[in-house]
Amino acid sequence: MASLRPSWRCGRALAPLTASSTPPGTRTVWPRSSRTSAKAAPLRRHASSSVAGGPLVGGVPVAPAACSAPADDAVRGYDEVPGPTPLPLLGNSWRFLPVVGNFRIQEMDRVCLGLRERYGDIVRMSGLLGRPDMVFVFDADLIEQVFRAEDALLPVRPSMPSLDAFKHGIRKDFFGDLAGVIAVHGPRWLEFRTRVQQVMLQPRTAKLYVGAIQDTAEAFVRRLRRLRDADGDAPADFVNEIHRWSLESIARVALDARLGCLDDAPPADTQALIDAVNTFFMNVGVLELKPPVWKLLPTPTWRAYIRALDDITNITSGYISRALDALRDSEQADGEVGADASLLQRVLAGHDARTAHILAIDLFLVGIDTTSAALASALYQLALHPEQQERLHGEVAAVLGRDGAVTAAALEAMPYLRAVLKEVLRMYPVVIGNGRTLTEDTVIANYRIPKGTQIIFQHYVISNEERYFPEARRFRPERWLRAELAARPPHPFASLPFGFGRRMCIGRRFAELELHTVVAKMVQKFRLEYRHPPLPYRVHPMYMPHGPLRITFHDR
Ligand code: HEM
Repeated sequence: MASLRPSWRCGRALAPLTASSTPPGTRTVWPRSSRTSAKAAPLRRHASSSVAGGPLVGGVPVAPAACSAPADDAVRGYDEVPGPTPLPLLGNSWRFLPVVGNFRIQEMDRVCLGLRERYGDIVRMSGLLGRPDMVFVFDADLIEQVFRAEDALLPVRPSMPSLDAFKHGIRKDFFGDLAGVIAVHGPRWLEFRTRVQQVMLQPRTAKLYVGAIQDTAEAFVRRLRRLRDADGDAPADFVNEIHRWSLESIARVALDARLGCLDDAPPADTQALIDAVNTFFMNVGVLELKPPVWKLLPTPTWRAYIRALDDITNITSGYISRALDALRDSEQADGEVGADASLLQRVLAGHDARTAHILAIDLFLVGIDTTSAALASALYQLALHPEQQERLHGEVAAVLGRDGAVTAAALEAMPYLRAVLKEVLRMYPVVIGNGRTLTEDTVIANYRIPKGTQIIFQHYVISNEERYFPEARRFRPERWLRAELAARPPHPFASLPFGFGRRMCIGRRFAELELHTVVAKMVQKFRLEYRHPPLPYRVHPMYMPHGPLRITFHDR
């Protein structure tokens, strides 16, 4: 007899899972969390390719139905997933065209809110010329199921075909088989990630950089003092300055180098690197988000993008060689590195210069604009919310004093600082939607979704919904403090700014260290105010305030 279990979040029925609907050879895997295991249906793997009376599919993870699933047993076909209807020949791509289309890539936040409103928790976006179909998921239970199902697989994140073409086509002579973690999948991704992840994710590795990151934050404060106008307003291109801070910070981590990005006259190769990184970011959004014309002919955008990637590769190579020479000269050249060895030294000692170089390139490509967007957003939100800013200043002043430096112990003593960043990334996750490409046919929300489809987890929409966060549109860092968390723990999959699972952000500890340190320094030294018309948020492709970020910085 089938038993319908209520979903713990929305109270609607989950797909029934009973002995009678379980085919021979089915393995049942319970989600790890005890909260989930008590409430949600198990994930199932099937030896056969077709199953009567229950979720099917050959050797695939089956994510059980959640809120939007029909309350009956039947698995529905892919065509039945609700979503905008594609036109013959033009598919749904026309919706993204200027004038006739109503979907603006920069406004994907609003587009996704509209799709969720109209179609529900799962939405199919098919007929995208030159791209695979996408299925948008707007439910935290479902996201949890899909993420947990990938435990036994090698997760494929749909990302950056243009970078894929650079690494595996144009410069395959340099990247070879082990091309890093970005735009790399399967066993090669796993091998590279295994090489670097332990050292990247160890808390003690990040702690080694507190001094360097604090120096960089102070240099940023000094530069801002020089750049702001007589009223204290930051320059209109303040976001570029934030990029420089971010590049300087990541170079300390990835290259053990002080580039001088925040100096008034940076050295020539630093300026070349700044230019290359800017060119990369200016063009990557166009290549990734607009119809991929570059696959047919080398457009000017494509050529500029490749030149920028070549420059980044060549300039960083010089730093890696210098670091390798320094390591060889040091007493640690026998491969044994001391407890205070840097990330780069550990990777160089444990592997080879190529691994270290490719890792550094990956960290540059994804560690700069993400962190910049998060800082732009955090400073803007603090400027808009004086009450929360004052509370944060109180905490910072109590722990650091007027001029004290940020230390690892100080960071641990500032829970409100961490809460502010969490709240910023909840309301404005810089990656508004992250995803996975299905490597097998999979049943999600009782729909059979074919292999190759991109499942996009709609983090921005979900983390701004009342069902997951009461008063969701209010900026309330308090919700992340221990007392509130204990009284009302949020759904663990409702705010995932750094992703989840085996492919989650490998730079998270560094990103948090950089952001906590620089925000603490800013609030220690300045009172932030925003006196101009409000800025909308846009997808650039990071989600961040759009327009001149003219925050006023008053000395404290
Ligand atoms: C606020 C800042 C940042 C945010 C919000 C962020 C967010 C993310 C997200 C959502 C992913 C995908 C995770 C998944 O698929 O489950 C990711 C992957 C990644 N991030 Fe970050 N990130 C940030 C900063 C950084 C920094 C500073 C670095 C480098 C030091 C970095 C390095 C990476 C790498 C290498 C990956 C790919 C991991 C893999 O595919 O194995 N990120 N990040």
